[in-house]
Amino acid sequence: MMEPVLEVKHVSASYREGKKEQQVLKDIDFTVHKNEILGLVGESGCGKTTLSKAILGFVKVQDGEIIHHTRNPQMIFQDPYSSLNPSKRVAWILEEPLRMQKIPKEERRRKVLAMAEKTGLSKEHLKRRPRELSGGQRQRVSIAVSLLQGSQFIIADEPVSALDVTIQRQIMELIIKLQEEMKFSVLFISHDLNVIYQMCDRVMVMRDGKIVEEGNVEEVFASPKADYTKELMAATLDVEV
Ligand SMILES: Nc1ncnc2c1ncn2[C@@H]1O[C@H](COP(=O)(O)OP(=O)(O)OP(=O)(O)O)[C@@H](O)[C@H]1O
Repeated sequence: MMEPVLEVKHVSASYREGKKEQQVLKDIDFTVHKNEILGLVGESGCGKTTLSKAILGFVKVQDGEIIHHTRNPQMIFQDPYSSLNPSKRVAWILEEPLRMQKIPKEERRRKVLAMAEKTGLSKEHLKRRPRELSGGQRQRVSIAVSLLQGSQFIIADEPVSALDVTIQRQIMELIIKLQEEMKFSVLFISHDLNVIYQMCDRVMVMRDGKIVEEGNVEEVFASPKADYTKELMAATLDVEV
């Protein structure tokens, strides 16, 4: 039996601007299981970020239900800069979730050093402030913060989109390595089918607020069923040629 970490049941949500209402999520229904990376792919504006905000309770669900089976799910953003305290050094930022958990100082230090090592941050990086790091290093910090929160479920919203190709590869490999070691679950959001293919076990394809296709990554890529998935794949191939 596959254990669920998150159940999204027939969820709809809208934005209202004055009298105008735009339905952005339409009957979204899926489960994230323990120890999997589930991809969510779709073009800009299809509702991916709105879905992640709804999951974390920042956007109100109109219909349906969202059930969390883990405590404190975390989110990793495209630009981690906004989520990291700019005035603090990395060591302080990494210790903060442990301080909140009332973990004593010595143990905090030990855990931070161990997590820094796991995520590829040096002692030198720990002394810096976020602005003194590269984009890839900042992304390592935000991954480390999420894991120090003890989170078993992470939403990664375009975590590698702002990085250049080499760094993108390194961060993807880091997430895969940590996931294999620590067995947490990830909802991995991207507009890039290549990234989804390399990262994910299963994939959902989203268009205009609806999931139009869902399945094992290998199967969906080998024989896409929805016309829209075929279009997305053709567009990706065009770019590659
Ligand atoms: N706060 C808001 N108020 C009103 N409309 C919004 C708001 N946020 C997003 N929208 C609209 O909702 C739709 C979905 O946006 P969303 O950001 O979820 O898409 P996305 O798939 O994450 O796109 P991207 O990949 O560009 O981030 C878009 O049409 C957008 O204009």
